[in-house]
Amino acid sequence: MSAPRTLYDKIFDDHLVDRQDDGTCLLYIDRHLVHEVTSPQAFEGLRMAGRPVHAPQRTLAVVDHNVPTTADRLEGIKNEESRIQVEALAHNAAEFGVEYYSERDKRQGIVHIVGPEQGFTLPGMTIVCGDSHTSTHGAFGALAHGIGTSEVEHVLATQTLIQKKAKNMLVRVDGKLPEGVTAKDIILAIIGEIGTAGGTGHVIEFAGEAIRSLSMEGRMTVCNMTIEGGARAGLIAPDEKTFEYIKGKPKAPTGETLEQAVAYWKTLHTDEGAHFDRTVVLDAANLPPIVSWGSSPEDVVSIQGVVPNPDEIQDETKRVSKWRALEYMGLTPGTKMTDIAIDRVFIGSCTNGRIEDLRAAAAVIEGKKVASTVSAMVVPGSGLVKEQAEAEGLDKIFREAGFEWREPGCSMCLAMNDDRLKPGERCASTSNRNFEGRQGYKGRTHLVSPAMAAAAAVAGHFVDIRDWK
Ligand SMILES: CC(C)[C@H](C(=O)O)[C@@H](O)C(=O)O
Ligand code: SF4
Repeated sequence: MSAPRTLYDKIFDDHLVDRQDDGTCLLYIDRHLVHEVTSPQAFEGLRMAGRPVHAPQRTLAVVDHNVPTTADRLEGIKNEESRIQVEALAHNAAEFGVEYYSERDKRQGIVHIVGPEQGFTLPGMTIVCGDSHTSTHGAFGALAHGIGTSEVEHVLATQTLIQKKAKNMLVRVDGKLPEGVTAKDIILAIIGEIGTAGGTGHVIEFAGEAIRSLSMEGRMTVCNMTIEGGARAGLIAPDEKTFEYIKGKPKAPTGETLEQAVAYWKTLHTDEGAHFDRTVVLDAANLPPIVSWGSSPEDVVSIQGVVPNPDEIQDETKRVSKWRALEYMGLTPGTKMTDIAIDRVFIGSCTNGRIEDLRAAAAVIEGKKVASTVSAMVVPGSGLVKEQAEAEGLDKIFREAGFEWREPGCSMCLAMNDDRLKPGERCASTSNRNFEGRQGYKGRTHLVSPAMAAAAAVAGHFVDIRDWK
C-alpha cells in the first residue's frame, strides 16, 4: 500500500511532469486566469519570441483592477493609464486567441469570482493567475497559486510552472460558528493566531466542522485570505456542496463526463494518517466578530475588544512597527472598537463581493439609512453577481439606505481606479488588505465581514453585529 497522502500531495503528484534531484519540479497547469495588471509584459515576451499561447482554451482573460465602477465606463475609460492597460489586454487576448471578458460583458468581474462562476475552476486542478489571491480557488479543492509576471509568460508559453513542493499545514476549525460570526471572521482569527508569516513555505488545508458547514462562498472567503497568512495556497476538500455549486455552470462538465469527474473528485481528500508538518486547531464556538485595528491583516481584535497597547509586546522591532501602525491609523491604545467612528464603507472585493455577501449586508440595512457622516458603496464582484442581486431587489435595499450601487471590479480594494479614500479617511472594508495606502494615500482600512461593514455604515461606528436589531 502506498503511504497516506494529503490532498495537496495528491494534486501535486497528479500534475508532476518532472522532478530534478534538487527538488525543483515542473507542474502541468490546467487553468490560467489573466488580468490586465500582470499580463502586458508576459504577452509582449511571447510576441518578441514569436511564440503562441500554448493552450488558449485553458486560459481566460478578464479586466478587473483598473476598470472604473461607474456606469459611464461604457462611454470609454477616461483615465488614460487605466484605458491603456484595459485596451492592452483586449488586444493581447484577440491576438493570441484567448477568451476575454471586457467591461461590456456581463460575465466580467474580479478574476477570482469569475473563474468559479463560469465553472472554469474545478476540483483537483492546478490553477494559476498573476495575482496573489488566486488562493481563492482552493475552496474547490484545486491547487491554486498566485504567480509573478515572468511566470505568467512561462505558463502562457508552456502550460507548466516551475515549483518546489511546499510543506503541509492543517488548520482545523472545530465546532459550530455562533450567530453573526462568518467565514471572514474565521480567516481573520486564523491570521491573528498564526501571523502573516505563519503559513510561509506551506500549503494550508482547512478542515473541521466549521469549514465543512460553510457555503462555497464562505469557503472562498477563507481560502482567499490564506495568502495573507503567508501560505503558498489554501485548500478545502471538495464535497457534495462543491459538486452542487459546479453543476450547471457554463464551463462545467455535463452528463457522463460530469459523473466521471465527480467520481474522481470524491478521491480528493487527505488520507487517514497523512502527515502534516504543522497543525493549528481553533474552536469556532469561541469566535467573535473580528475587526482589524492596524496596517497588517494580523492586527485583529474582537469587536468587544479595545485597541491593543504595543508596549506590551516584548520584541522591539515588532513593538515599534505596531506603534507605527497605530499612529498611521490615528488610534490610541485602550479605545473600545465600538467607539471608533468611520467615514466610508466598502462592500466588495474577491474576499466578500459574492452574492451571499451582498445578501448578508442587505439583510442588516434593510429599512435603515446610512449615517449622515458616512459614505458607503457596494461593488458587486461580477456582472453576474450584480444581475442576481438586482433580481433579488438587493440593489434597491442598498440604494434606499443611501449606498452607491456600482459596476463590478476590484475598485476600492486597492484603489487603482477612482474609488479611493482621501487622506485620513477611515473605512470599514470587506476586502483583504489593510496595508498603508492600500485604499488611497493615507487612507485607514479596517477589515470586517459584510454584515459588520453594513452595520457600521448605519451606526457611523463599529458595532457588534450580534447586538443588531
Ligand atoms: C495587482 C495584483 C498583482 C495584486 C495581487 O497580486 O494580489 C492585487 O490583486 C492585490 O490584491 O494586491
Ligand atoms: S479584489 Fe482586491 S484582492 Fe482581489 S484581485 Fe482585486 S485587488 Fe486583488
